[in-house]
Amino acid sequence: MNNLRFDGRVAIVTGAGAGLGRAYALLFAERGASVVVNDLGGSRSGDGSSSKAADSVVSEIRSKGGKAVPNYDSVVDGDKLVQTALENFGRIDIVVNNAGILRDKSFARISESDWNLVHDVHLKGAFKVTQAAWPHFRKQNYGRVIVTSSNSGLYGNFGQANYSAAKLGLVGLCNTMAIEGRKNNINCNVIVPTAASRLTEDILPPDFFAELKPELIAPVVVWLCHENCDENGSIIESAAGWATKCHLVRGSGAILRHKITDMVSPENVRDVWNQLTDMSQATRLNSIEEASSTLLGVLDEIKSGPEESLNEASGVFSYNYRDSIIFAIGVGANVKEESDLQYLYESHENFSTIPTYAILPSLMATMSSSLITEAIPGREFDLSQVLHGEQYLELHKPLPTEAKLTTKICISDVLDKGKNAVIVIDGKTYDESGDLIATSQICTFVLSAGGFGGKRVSSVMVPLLDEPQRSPDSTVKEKTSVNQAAVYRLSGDLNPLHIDPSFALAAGYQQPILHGLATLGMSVRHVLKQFADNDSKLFKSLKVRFSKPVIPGQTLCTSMWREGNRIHFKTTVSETNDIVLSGAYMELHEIKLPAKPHVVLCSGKVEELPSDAVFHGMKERIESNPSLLKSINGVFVYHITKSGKVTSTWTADLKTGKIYRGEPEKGIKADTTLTIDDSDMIDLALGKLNPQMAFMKGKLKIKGNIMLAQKLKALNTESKL
Ligand SMILES: CCCCCCC[C@@H](O)CC(=O)SCCNC(=O)CCNC(=O)[C@H](O)C(C)(C)COP(=O)(O)OP(=O)(O)OC[C@H]1O[C@@H](n2cnc3c(N)ncnc32)[C@H](O)[C@@H]1OP(=O)(O)O
Repeated sequence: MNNLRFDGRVAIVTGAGAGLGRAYALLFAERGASVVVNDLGGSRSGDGSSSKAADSVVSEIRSKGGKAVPNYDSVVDGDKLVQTALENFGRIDIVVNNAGILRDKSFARISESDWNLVHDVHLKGAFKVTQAAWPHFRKQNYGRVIVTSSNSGLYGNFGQANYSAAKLGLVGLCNTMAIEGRKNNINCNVIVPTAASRLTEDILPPDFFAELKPELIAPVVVWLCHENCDENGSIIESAAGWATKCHLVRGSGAILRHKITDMVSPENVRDVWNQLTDMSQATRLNSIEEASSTLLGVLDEIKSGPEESLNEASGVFSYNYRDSIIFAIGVGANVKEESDLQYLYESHENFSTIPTYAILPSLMATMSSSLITEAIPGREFDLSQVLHGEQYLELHKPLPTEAKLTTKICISDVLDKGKNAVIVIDGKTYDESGDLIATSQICTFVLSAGGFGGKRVSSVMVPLLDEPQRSPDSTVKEKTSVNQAAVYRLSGDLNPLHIDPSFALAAGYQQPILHGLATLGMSVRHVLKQFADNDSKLFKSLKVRFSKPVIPGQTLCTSMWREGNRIHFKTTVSETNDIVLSGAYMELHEIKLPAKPHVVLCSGKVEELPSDAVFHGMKERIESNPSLLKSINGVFVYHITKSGKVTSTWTADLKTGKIYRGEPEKGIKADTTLTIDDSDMIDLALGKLNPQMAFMKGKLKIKGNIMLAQKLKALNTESKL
């Protein structure tokens, strides 16, 4: 490994008599540089002066065979430092602005002289020394500059207003020096050290202090000053044998006016404050040009935006793969379900977003606008009165796994339901190429906002539909987690109703309730799983009413009925039997049934499967002709995986009421016998009862082996799904 050398280079290190500066000077000298060891030799508050500090470091360097000279000038006389370098070594290549003092006082007590002195040493000193070296850097087309900032400057620190201001001032100084120096190969960077030094010895706890050796930071500064390092204009933080880059970021912001002819009012700002201060999509801008050009983009957006009337608003909704995954977790997707992995793993071949995520852009635009609160003249209400009442969603294109979407929303109806009110918001969501991605309709139910003399029924609301009057074709139960709302809210809907017990109480609930969209997301997963083989691309549209609240931790039971490509569904809470989603239905582009247990009925002896065994599809046959059951002696249940492998086989004898568990790979052993009653046996035949459940219900007995492997194989190839 080539050692990084500085032979022939000359470095000035200010404040090099102790601490960090000393460590920098020693390391530069060790790597071959000639060093000007500057130190005024004053106290840490900048009083007094002495040549001792600089002299002792110079002798340390010389005793190790290095080249160094002392300099005792104040950094505000920067030209004298540079002069020392030129006189002794004939050139200057590197300036490390490290000198600093403290005059800590609470802001109210900072005197003008404390302020000036701190600024003189840190900010003006860096300016003066670097400016004196600058013409030489330009002439030789080479220079490296370090300025020293501090976390006090980046984040503030009690009692250090003067120091913080100077330290952040150095970042600004470096930003521009980096731009101006670039064409002459002059790189300028900021170091943000946390080191044990006389500036920090009584500020930091002793144990921590002991690990903050300046020698652990010096290599970072030395590398930044090497000719092979092309870092420029960066802020590098380092401490305790660790380093990183820091930068400022900017959120995606919010537009404060609808039309170019509008002015901006304080209320406009208040109404979008959440969106304006949201940093979840923050990005780094690389230059002032980039900052200005995004502003031009904003102006274009305002100019080209449609003339929005008072009941219209819009919002931008950006998300990435992580947001998509967080939403999936919020609606219960879990890695134990193999097919859910496509919602949870960004490298999955079918990585996709759960379709109801497409409601969020409209919902967030609604929540961050004042549309709802201003919808009913003369009625004032707040978020604690607003419930998600109904929802419609239609996807026009599959939802991407990351996108920047623009949504336009408008109030399309306001209904007076007596005591309460319903506000209908229509939304259209577009992608960056302007294609319509989703149409949504949110109906918000506003408690105690009715009685204003408005109409009761809407002609624009997408209708709910009653479920068919028969037992459901499929039912899925899933317990929500007590943290369901706590996780779901991370997708953007931060309504305190779902997390804050006192807010929930004020809204009339004993405890926080689950987001309507979290309940919906779970039921949508159930429908997709049962009727679309969990393929989100098959989702077309849905409509639902949130008819009762769900408490996180309760169990949801989704009942589903298939009518062509439409799946009606209804969700109840198992613990209370409350219907929480009603009138609901989902339209699919096509039905795709997942691989599931095949029910084979046979009329011969169970142990010797007859050639006239009736295959899958028997459920429908039995339903249309119940007398068929009478002529059936046995039920044979097995499961074929997608790859065609036969697993978990079960044989049941309807006459004796016994069910045998078998292992087809080895032949059915029927080593386990289970007694079940007639009604369970029929449910099993109808596919209503899972064999596993049947097994759990009965008594276990041992029975002899039955070898049916060959017959099973034949069955497998004959069976038509
Ligand atoms: C700016 C912000 C945007 C906000 C977006 C949402 C942000 C989210 O964070 C908020 C949420 O997720 S809240 C959680 C999900 N929602 C719920 O839990 C609500 C559950 N529903 C209920 O409690 C009752 O239906 C209830 C209380 C809503 C109504 O029950 P009742 O008062 O008993 O109603 P009822 O007497 O049966 O009917 C009165 C009339 O209202 C209609 N109606 C009933 N439920 C409705 C509902 N959910 N949505 C729309 N309309 C509804 C009835 O049809 C009836 O009308 P009419 O007399 O004309 O037939």
